[in-house]
Amino acid sequence: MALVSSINSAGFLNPGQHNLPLNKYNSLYSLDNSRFRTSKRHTRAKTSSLTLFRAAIANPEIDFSDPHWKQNYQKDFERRFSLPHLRDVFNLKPIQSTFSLKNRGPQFVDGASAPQERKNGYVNEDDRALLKVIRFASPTSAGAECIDPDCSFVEQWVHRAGPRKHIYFEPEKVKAGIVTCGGLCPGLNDVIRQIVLTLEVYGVKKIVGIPYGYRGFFDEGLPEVPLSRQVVQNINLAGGSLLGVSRGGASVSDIVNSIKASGIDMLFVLGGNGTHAGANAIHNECQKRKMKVSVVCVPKTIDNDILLMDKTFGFDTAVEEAQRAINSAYIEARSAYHGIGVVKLMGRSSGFIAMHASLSSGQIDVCLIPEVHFNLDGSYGVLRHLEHLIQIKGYAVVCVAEGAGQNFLRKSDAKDASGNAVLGDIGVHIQQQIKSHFKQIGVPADVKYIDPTYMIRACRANASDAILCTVLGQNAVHGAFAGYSGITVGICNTHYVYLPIPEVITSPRCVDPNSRMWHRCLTSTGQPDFL
Ligand SMILES: Nc1ncnc2c1ncn2[C@@H]1O[C@H](COP(=O)(O)OP(=O)(O)OP(=O)(O)O)[C@@H](O)[C@H]1O
Ligand SMILES: O=P(O)(O)OC[C@H]1O[C@](O)(CO)[C@@H](O)[C@@H]1O
Ligand SMILES: [Mg+2]
Repeated sequence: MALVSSINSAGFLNPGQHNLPLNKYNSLYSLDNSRFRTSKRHTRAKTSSLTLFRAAIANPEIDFSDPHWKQNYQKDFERRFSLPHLRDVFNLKPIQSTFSLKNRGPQFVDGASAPQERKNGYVNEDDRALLKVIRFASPTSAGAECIDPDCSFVEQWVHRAGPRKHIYFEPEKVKAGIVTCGGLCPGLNDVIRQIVLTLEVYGVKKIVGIPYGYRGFFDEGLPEVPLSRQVVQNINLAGGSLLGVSRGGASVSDIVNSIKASGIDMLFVLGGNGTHAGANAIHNECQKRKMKVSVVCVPKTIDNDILLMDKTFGFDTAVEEAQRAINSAYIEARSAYHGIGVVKLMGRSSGFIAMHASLSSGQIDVCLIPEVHFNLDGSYGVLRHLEHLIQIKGYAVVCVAEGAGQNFLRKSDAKDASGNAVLGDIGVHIQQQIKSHFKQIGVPADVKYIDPTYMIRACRANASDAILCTVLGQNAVHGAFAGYSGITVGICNTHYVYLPIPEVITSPRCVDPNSRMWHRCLTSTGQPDFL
């Protein structure tokens, strides 16, 4: 099976084609004249934010007059978020974990009765974290995500990540593999490093890196890279990936053949939505072939577009670096007569980097993201607004996410090696439009365009991302030893959790135009709605 054949136009897993049931509970409901109606899933909200709210339900058959609908919903949620385990396929006996912290902390003072295991910092298999923490009183409340018309609060629990008391692998027999796929992202090396260090703490001796993404599994000329504490000790000091990355071109069957031939029984996969879809397919194929392999992902997306997570590693660093580009655009614009700076930032489907960089820099007058429709021309368009800004303050700075305004560009069927649509360059387009507009109205304008994409992606992780990478990398190893497979690790409401892969890749996570954060961004830039 060609891996690339099954992604949708947004580059995300098409559940139908992957035998992954479409989420029963994941479409958009809109409130229209006080009546609910279902609409197809939208990732671009173009409707007035006050008349829209997001509901977690796709199943119009849910009968809210049924007094048990909540319990039924919760039961179904629990089923969807239960973690696939090697026990589902194999008859396995757990063993006592070799991961122990007992000699590292101060002794307990609460008496001899303090249970020994408290000192090991284990997480109980039944520990859960709450996925949603706001009780919205009304569907029109900013950012409301409602399940039913009353916007009832329904507890949704997900599995807490961390080391378990019992494990399902004998560390000295384990061969662990690590692979990094997709594009670069700050923090890849930090995650690789933490995975290796944690594996060694458990007692694993055989650890290898798979070079250049999934390609390393089938390209004969790419041997495994032996990894150890010594090899990875300082790799976090540099950006990129020690192992290299790649897009496209593998078959699940070839990959699983290679895993079998190599004797890998724990596979750690670092990548975005495409990589996760691949990892899930690998997990399914291993189960089908009755191979005891634990496949655990660590989400890597600089765009921050993985569902359910507070953020993904690399995002913070990207925002910080993006500010430098914005600052340069600002200085150029501020120093020129009628200067206009345009900065294009990453974000194919989601405008998180553009929104956060605009907010944090405080230097942006216009922020354009894929989720929010805008006009360039016309009385309320971006160009007219820039005219106004030049008039009142003499300069302006625009920040645009790469996936924004694709409707203005000529459509192409071009795809990258992984099957992701190749986007038109909205940054260049906006730059040209500004130039020709000001020429047309006879007002001088000095336009400077900056695209810092690859400068940002190649950076090393900042402090907050380095910590996130550390926690995620360590938890990935704990998850594999706990016997889970087909899972990913993430941070939800500041707590670290394990999630089944399919649940996080059914669509890209997008900026909610009705969220407080987008409203804050609009307040900060002072931009109108351009419609
Ligand atoms: N639906 C899919 N099923 C199986 N494998 C896939 C799928 N989509 C992509 N892949 C494989 O996953 C790898 C990475 O995919 P892709 O290039 O889309 O990057 P990504 O993981 O989405 O990360 P990024 O955020 O950098 O785009 C590629 O080798 C690709 O062939
Ligand atoms: O040039 P590459 O490596 O294909 O990656 C470009 C893409 O990767 C990302 O940086 C991350 O997904 C996107 O924002 C961008 O479109
Ligand atoms: Mg992708």
